Amino acid sequence: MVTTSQNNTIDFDAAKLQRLGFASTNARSLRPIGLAQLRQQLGLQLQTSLDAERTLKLFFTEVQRLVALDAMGYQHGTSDLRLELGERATHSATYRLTHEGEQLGELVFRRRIRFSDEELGQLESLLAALIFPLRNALLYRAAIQSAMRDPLTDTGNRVAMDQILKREVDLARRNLQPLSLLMLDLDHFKQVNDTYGHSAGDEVLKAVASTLKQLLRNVDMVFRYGGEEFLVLLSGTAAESANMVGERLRQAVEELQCVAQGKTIDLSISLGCATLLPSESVESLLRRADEALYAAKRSGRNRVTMAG
Ligand SMILES: Nc1nc2c(ncn2[C@@H]2O[C@H](COP(=O)(O)OP(=O)(O)OP(=O)(O)O)[C@@H](O)[C@H]2O)c(=O)[nH]1
Repeated sequence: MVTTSQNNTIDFDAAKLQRLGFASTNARSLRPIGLAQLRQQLGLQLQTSLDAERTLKLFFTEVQRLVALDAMGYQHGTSDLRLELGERATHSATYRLTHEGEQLGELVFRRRIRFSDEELGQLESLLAALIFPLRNALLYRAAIQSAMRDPLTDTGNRVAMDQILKREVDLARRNLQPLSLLMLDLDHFKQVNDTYGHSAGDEVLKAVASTLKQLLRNVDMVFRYGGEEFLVLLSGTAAESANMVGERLRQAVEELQCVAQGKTIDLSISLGCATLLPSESVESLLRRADEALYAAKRSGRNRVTMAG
């Protein structure tokens, strides 16, 4: 057996679902149904989305037409996916889902009252209808994730940066929360390449990225958007704290011990820090961070400069 959850999706539209005989979940509510019929329906229905989270939510709702549940949990380490639906309860039945040796996660059904053997048999039978849709959704999620990563430094790439930055700016505006950016660039990196070679340069980039990720709370917010240029997105962070974070990153890179050809490479970064202004566009925010970075370079490098 295998388990999985969440993320990006290609969803069939509502009209297609109607044609397949699935009205909205609310409309159908939890009309009781027999095992064979539910399995058949689940088989069709779960294929309508490549979003693992959505697939699991649908599964949780539909299963309850046959077996009462209070909650369902799911986690899949490889794709960093974790989902808790319903309210936690004392009794549980846990299934590790696998298909031909492939780990598809762990799924837990929870309930206030104990599951009978018959119910467990029914749940197991229904899980069989989940495996393939879940596997497809996990593969899709992995493909999307890898298309958004920079393979050298394992940070977000430019595509991810553009998407996430837009989302975070929208969220910050809606929730009236501060948001800051640190745009940073390695100092005299050309010299590192010229002196030690391109592959030593690559190792330096990896080491710097790893240092940034270690020091930041949310590693998903580090992006490599150019050769030796990174962007750190600090949600919920106002200018003063962002400045402090920038300073910490600067110091950490300065203290990095990268050795090539028996010599420690002198490393430093320059940073530009900008905090979102009311009704400011993403482009303007990026431009101000870039200008601050440029000012940091001009005034001697190895420093954090705040945007005007
Ligand atoms: N090793 C390696 N080098 C890269 C990569 N991408 C860009 N570079 C190098 O990064 C260097 C950037 O050089 P410049 O733009 O002149 O900047 P700099 O030498 O860091 O100087 P300042 O930014 O002004 O401090 C160039 O030598 C590029 O070849 C990469 O993926 N790997």
